[in-house]
Amino acid sequence: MATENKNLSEYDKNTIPNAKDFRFGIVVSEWNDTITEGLYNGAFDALVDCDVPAQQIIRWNVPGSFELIYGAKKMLQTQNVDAVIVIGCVIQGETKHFDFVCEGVTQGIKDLNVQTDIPVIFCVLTDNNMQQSIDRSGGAHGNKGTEAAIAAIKMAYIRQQASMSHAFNQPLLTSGALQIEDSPKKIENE
Ligand SMILES: Nc1c(NC[C@H](O)[C@H](O)[C@H](O)CO)[nH]c(=O)[nH]c1=O
Ligand SMILES: CC(=O)[C@@H](O)COP(=O)(O)O
Repeated sequence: MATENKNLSEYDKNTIPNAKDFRFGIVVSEWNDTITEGLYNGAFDALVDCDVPAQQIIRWNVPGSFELIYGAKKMLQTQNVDAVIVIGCVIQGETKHFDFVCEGVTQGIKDLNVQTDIPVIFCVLTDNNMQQSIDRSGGAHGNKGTEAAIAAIKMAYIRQQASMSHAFNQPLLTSGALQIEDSPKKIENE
């Protein structure tokens, strides 16, 4: 299993693009809120650690993970953000509802990434039990919120670089490892 006996949440700030001018939205599900609060704290702390001012981080709450789709859509439509992180925790119950919620959220967030220009980062735990969720929200296997924050910074940077390449008709970022150049000036939003 990918995470078993590993903490995947450690990161090297030297490999993270300059994020001080980026703005981030975070939509948080209230279901299993002890877990989602831990994920949010991991994400918020990582963004601030990467020099994102706290006032450039916008938080909205939604009732459950299924509502993350609509919440992220409205965040994208109304807020000036460079990336959105959606945070949820879905835990298997007695019925197949788990399957439908997980699949629905996954497809909905995928659709937002296809249909809009702002990256939406998927930080939704889909666990068999509470212990697995505890382990992944600041426990034995790290914090998926931290990982999501780093992904959000990297995707916001790729979007920024792509918009500059588009503007100046230059080749996009080469494939492979993200190349951290000099801190680029943030393109003022159109
Ligand atoms: N069982 C969990 C849910 N279920 C609620 C749905 O997400 C949704 O709010 C409801 O179906 C109304 O649309 N949500 C979670 O985030 N986690 C769960 O374990
Ligand atoms: C993912 C869910 O909606 C689930 O936790 C609800 O539990 P149950 O399947 O027992 O109704």
